[in-house]
Amino acid sequence: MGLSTVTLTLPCFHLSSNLHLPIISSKLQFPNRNCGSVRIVPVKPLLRSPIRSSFSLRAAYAMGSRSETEILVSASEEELAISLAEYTANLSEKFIKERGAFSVVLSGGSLIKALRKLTESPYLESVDWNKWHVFWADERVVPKDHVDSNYKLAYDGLLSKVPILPAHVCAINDSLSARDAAVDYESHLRQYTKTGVIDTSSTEEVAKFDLMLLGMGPDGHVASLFPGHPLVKEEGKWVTFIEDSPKPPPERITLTFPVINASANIALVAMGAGKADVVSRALGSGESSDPPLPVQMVSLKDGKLVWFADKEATSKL
Ligand SMILES: O=C(O)[C@H](O)[C@@H](O)[C@H](O)[C@H](O)COP(=O)(O)O
Repeated sequence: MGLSTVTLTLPCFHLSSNLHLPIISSKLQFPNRNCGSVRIVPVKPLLRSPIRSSFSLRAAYAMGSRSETEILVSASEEELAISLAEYTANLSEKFIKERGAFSVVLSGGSLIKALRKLTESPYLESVDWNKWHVFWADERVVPKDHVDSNYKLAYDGLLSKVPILPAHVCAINDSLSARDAAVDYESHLRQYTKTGVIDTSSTEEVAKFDLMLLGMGPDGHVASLFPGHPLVKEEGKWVTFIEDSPKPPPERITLTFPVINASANIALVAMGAGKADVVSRALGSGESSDPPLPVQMVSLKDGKLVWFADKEATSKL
């Protein structure tokens, strides 16, 4: 059994007394059901974190995978955005130093707005944008200039505001059917793994993105993998399509769990009271969902998952 860590960062008002620690720990359900006993020890406040009101706890536990999970709870959406920008910029620097490129996967929804601080100083100047390669976790099958397009959302909110090279933006082909667009996107991803733009997981020959930025729906979906849908069980394809998405529009393409879970890093962003029930189901100590919600199936093989949540989203924990 290896030793993995879970770091919980919670606003200090949750941690005003040590008496609260056992309560917090007893309420948490750790992502790997096989984990051993949970040990929580206080660690010093985050040195570089702009979230000055936060403390950090480290829970170490034994389990079979080499993954790590961290839960950051911000006092506000503004603080979450600051923290997400710093985290993304730090990973960008690390991977560009290590491999000369940074492969980033975006989703739709509120995530793009949460990335807005990257378009401002100091990140606008300090990030090596030329080395970024941008992909999508999911896309709606609509033209790129359609109001529902995740490409348009990302372009308007992020890509048009930073000097990313247009040739490094790997959008989904909007002139194809859902089925063909999925095949086409997968073949592009496979090509990028051959040239080394995207890393490959050593164990399974699957694309290993440096950072995947995921939102989560109030029903626990991630990317376009919805609760109860057979696509959550896809094991072979890297990219697949859905024609009956419960969240409109119905036709989408999406990365599958084998690729999602091969990532080196995933940031899972959950904001607002509308996410409180699902955050509580995913991380709380209540009855575990059977089958698990898609968000509970995010389980990195050899990487680090960081939840970026705000106070409202964690209010039911
Ligand atoms: O295109 C999409 O619909 C998404 O990629 C989807 O997975 C989204 O990230 C979640 O639904 C969260 O969306 P919100 O953050 O807006 O709730």
